[in-house]
Amino acid sequence: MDCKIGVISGDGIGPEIVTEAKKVLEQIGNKYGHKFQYTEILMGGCSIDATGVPLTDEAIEAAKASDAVLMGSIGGNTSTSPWYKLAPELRPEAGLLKLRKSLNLFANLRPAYLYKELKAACPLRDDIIGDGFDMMIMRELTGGLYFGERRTEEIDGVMTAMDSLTYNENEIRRIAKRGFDIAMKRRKKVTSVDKANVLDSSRLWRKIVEEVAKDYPEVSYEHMLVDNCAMQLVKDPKQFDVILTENMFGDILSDEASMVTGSIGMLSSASLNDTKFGLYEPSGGSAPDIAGKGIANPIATILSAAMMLRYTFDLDKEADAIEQAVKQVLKEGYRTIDIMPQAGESKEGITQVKTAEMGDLIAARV
Ligand SMILES: NC(=O)C1=CN([C@@H]2O[C@H](COP(=O)(O)OP(=O)(O)OC[C@H]3O[C@@H](n4cnc5c(N)ncnc54)[C@H](O)[C@@H]3O)[C@@H](O)[C@H]2O)C=CC1
Ligand SMILES: CC(C)CC(=O)C(=O)O
Ligand SMILES: [Mg+2]
Repeated sequence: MDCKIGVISGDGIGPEIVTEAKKVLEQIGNKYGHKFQYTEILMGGCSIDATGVPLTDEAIEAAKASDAVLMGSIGGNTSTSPWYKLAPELRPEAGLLKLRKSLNLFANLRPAYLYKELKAACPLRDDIIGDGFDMMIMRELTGGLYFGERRTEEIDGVMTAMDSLTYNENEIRRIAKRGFDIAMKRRKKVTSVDKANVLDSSRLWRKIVEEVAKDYPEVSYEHMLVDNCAMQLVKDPKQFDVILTENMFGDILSDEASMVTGSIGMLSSASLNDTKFGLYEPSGGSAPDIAGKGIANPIATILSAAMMLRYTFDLDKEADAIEQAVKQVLKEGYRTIDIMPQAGESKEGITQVKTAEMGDLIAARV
C-alpha cells in the first residue's frame, strides 16, 4: 500500500521521537511491502521561527493532502521561551488547536494500558494495580474552553481575563456516540465525566449522553464528577473501561492516567474526524527539560504510528506487529529512564537505553 503521511516533528523532543517512529515504520514497510511517503509540515515554535506564525495555510493544506499526519509535539518552556511573549494566537499551541479545528478532529482517543512488565514503574501499590488496567480516554477535542471566546481587559481599573466554555448538543452527541461505539468493542462500560453539579455545559453534556446511551442497551454507563474521577484514577484505575469527557477534563485526566501506566512517554493518541484521516501523536508535550539529551521515551509516538496503521490504513496485522514488538522489548527488560523501576523496586534484568536504542530495538522486532 502507498501511504501519504504528513510529518510534524515540531519542537523539543518532537524530532527525536518522530525519528524513532519513522524508523519502525520503515521496517514495517520493508517487511510487509508498504511504501510510506513523508511530507514534512512545519507547526509550532519551529514554524514561528521560520514563518512568523505557528501554522501557515500551506501547512494546513499539506496536512489535508495527506492520508494521515504523524506528529511529535510542539511548544517550548512556557516560562522562559520567547514564543510565550507573543500574542496568544501566535504561540505554538495555537497552531495545534487550529490544525485540530481545521481538520475537524473532534475525537481524541488516548489508550492508557499498563503493560505487566511496567508494574515496577507504576507509582501505585501492588494491591491497587492488581492484574493491571486498560482504559480508553475518549476526549472531545474541538470544543470547550480551548476554543471559546477569550479576552483580557481592564475593567474599572482592574485587569480581568475571561475564557468561555461552550458546547452544543451536536458536538456532545457525536463524541458520545464515538465513546459508546468504542465501548462496544471493549468491555462495554462508559464513565462519562463532567462537572454537572456546577456547570451548565456539563448538565447539557449529561442530558445528551443519557439520550445516546439509550441506543446502546448493552453498554453500562455511569456519570462521574471530574474531581472524583481524578481521585478514582489513582484509587482504583481498574474500574474504568471508556472515560468519555470534554476537552479540558480529558487533557488533564489523560496526563494523570498516563502516569499510572508508568510514564507520559507511554501514552499514544489518535485524533479522528468522520473520515479515515487522523492525526497521531503522543499525549505528552515537547518536554523542554530533556530535549536534546537523547533520553526521551519514543514508545508513545511509536504506538501512535501503530494507531495510524490501524485506524487510517486498516493495516491491523502491521499495527499488531508494532504493539507486539513494544511488548517484547519491555519483556526483555529495556527501559528509557522515565520507565525505570521506581525507587525500592528491583532493577534485576533491566537495561536502561536511550531514545535511539529503544527505536532500534523495537524496529528489529516488528
Ligand atoms: N500535543 C502537544 O504538542 C503538546 C504540547 N505541550 C507543550 O509542551 C511544552 C512543555 O509542557 P510540559 O507541561 O512541560 O509537559 P510535557 O508533557 O512536555 O512534560 C512534562 C514532563 O513529562 C516528561 N516527558 C514528556 N514526554 C516524555 C517522553 N516522551 N519521555 C520521557 N519524559 C517525557 C517531561 O520531561 C516533563 O518532565 C509546553 O509548551 C506545552 O504547551 C503540552 C502538551 C501537549
Ligand atoms: C495545546 C494543548 C491543548 C495540547 C495538550 O495539552 C494536549 O493535547 O494534551
Ligand atoms: Mg495535554
